[in-house]
Amino acid sequence: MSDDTRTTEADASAVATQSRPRMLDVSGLSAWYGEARVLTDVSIDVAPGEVVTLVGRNGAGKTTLLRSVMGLHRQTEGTIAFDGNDLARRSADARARAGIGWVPDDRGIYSSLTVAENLLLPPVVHADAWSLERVYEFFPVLHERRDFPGTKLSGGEQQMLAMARVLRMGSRLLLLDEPSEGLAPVIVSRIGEIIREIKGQGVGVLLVEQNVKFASTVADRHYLLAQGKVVEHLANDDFRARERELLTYLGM
Ligand SMILES: Nc1ncnc2c1ncn2[C@@H]1O[C@H](COP(=O)(O)OP(=O)(O)OP(=O)(O)O)[C@@H](O)[C@H]1O
Repeated sequence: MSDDTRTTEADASAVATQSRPRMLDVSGLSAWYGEARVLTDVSIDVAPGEVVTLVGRNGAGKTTLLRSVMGLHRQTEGTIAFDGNDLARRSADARARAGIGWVPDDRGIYSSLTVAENLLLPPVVHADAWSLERVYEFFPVLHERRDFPGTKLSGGEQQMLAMARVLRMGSRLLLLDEPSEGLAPVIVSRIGEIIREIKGQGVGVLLVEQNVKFASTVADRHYLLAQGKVVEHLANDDFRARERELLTYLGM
């Protein structure tokens, strides 16, 4: 795909944006590491109960975008609105209290603590917090493993615990960094089911995903990033129709 082709296709396949109710609305976001600009004028949005992916080659800027939304990367310009309030200059803590939840790629589980302790340690930061009972009902395996230390959990169980933890804190938008990474196909498929179920609860999900096949099973829309810019915005049907081309583009 040349840049020109991409621009034309982006226009042709652009997803109508006017009518969507927006929970997250990022507009004109640029980001730097020192002098190096790694995001340029990025605009994306996520609605409640919607799953949106950021897809792109290594180094395209996906993780930096996710970290910028959470406030973990602060050398930015532009607007990061959540529920209509611009949080771009607010701390990560303030963004968590607003309802944004960070699920890192290493899952961030405290290995010496039990599942229940991992769930209970972070403070409830928002009125929409899930009760422990609701978490256990939604993730039965975490109930079964509630007294197990983090070290005894499989990768898939750790991923579930990481998602459950931010839901219990009260997050209404989950930022997931490569949830399928390092997991066996059967577990990836279970994580996909859970993401779809979370979406059914009205939670928004913005996920960084290298696994195009997995992304197409969970997402409503996709933003393709290249060199820090959004070069395509695709509805999932278009994304699926172009899966082979996208895999080639991503070098997979
Ligand atoms: N801490 C840092 N300091 C300087 N440059 C960085 C830092 N982190 C990332 N970068 C650079 O910023 C650019 C975007 O990186 P980022 O990790 O956001 O990309 P990515 O699309 O998530 O790729 P990957 O999947 O490889 O993590 C890359 O050129 C990367 O080298």
